[in-house]
Amino acid sequence: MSSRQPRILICGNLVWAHEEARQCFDGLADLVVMDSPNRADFLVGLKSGGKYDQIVGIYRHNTSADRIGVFDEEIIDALAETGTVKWIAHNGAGYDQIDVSRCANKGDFHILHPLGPPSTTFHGFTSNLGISVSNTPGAVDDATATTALYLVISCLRNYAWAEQSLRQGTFKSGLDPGRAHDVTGRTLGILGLGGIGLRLAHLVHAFPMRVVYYSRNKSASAPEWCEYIDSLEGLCRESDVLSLHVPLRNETVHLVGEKEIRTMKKGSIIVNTARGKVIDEEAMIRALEDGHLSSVGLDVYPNEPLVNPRLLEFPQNVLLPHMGTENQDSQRHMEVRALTNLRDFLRDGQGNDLIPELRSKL
Ligand SMILES: O=C(O)C(=O)CO
Repeated sequence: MSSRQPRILICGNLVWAHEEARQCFDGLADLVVMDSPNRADFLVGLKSGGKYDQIVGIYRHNTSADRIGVFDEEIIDALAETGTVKWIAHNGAGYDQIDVSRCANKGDFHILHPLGPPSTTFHGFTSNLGISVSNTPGAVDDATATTALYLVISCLRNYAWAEQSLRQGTFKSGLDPGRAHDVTGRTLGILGLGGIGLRLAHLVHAFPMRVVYYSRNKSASAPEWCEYIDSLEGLCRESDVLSLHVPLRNETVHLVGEKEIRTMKKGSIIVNTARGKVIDEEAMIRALEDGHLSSVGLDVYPNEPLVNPRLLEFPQNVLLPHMGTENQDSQRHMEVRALTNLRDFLRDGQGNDLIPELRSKL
C-alpha cells in the first residue's frame, strides 16, 4: 500500500456532495469507490491485499444493497475481521439495514492509527465498541415530514383519488365529498416524537390540527399544544389520522397491529413514512376492506420495492414509492452529514451522530 492515509470506502450512492467529500477528506483520507457487482466480490475485496484492504471507515447508502445486500451478520463479521474498519457512516435516518447489535458485539478496541504511526490528523479512537455506526438524523426531518403532511392532506381530502379521476377522463365521477374531511380541526396522532414527528407536528399546527403524540418518554421538545398520551392504545383512540415515526427494530415490528387498528375510530386514517414492517399489513388491509379504516397514506412497504397489489384496489389510498427524502436539497444534506461523521471520526476519533444503541454503550 503506497498511501499512508486512511482509506474510506464509498459504498452506494454519493450523488450531490462530491465537492464536499473532496473538502472533507483532503489530506485526511483516500476515497475508494465500492465497485463490487455482488456480495462475493465485496467479501473477497475486504481480505488482506484485496481492493478494499486497509479501509477504516465506510460511507453507506441503501442503494449498495442492490449489489451486496444489507449489512447483516456476514458482512459485519467480515468488516470486523479486517481489524481496520471502525466506523460505518450510514446515509439515512433509518439504519435497519445494518445489524447494529453485531457491530456492538465486536469487542473492545483501542486504535491509534491502523496504517502505521499516529499521524497529526488521525488521533485515534477509544471506545468499548467494535464498529461504530452513525446515521443522519435532522437532515431528513423536513423532507420526510413534508411527505407525511402530503399523505395526511391527500387522504383527508381525497386529492390523489381525484387526480386519478381527472387523468382517466372522468372528472370527479365516483368521488364522494361525504368521504372527505377538512384538515383543520382533525386530530393527528404522532407515534414517535423524534425530529420527523416534531417537524410534522409544527407543520400541521398551522391549520391547526389538534396534535397528540405517544413516545416511550415524554418529549422535552414538545410544544405545549402538542399533548402527550401515555399509551399507544390511548393514542389510537384519540387519532383521526395516525402517523408513524418510529424506527424499525425488533420491538417495533407490527407495533401497529389488529388491536391498535381496531382501537382507532371507524373511518380513521393511517399514514406511514417510517418503515413498512411497523404496521401489520394484513390487519391494515382487512380494516380497509371492512371500512374500519377509510384510507391509508403510505410511503413505505414491508418488502420494498414490492407493493402488495391489494393496496391498489382502494382508490382512496395514497401510495408513494418511498419518496420521503427524494429531493436534491435533503439528499445533499444527508450526504454531507454522513461524510462529516466520517471526517470527525478520522480527525477527532468520534462522529456526532453515533446511533443511540451504541451511544448508550460508550
Ligand atoms: O432516511 C431514511 O431512513 C429514509 O427512509 C429516507 O426516506
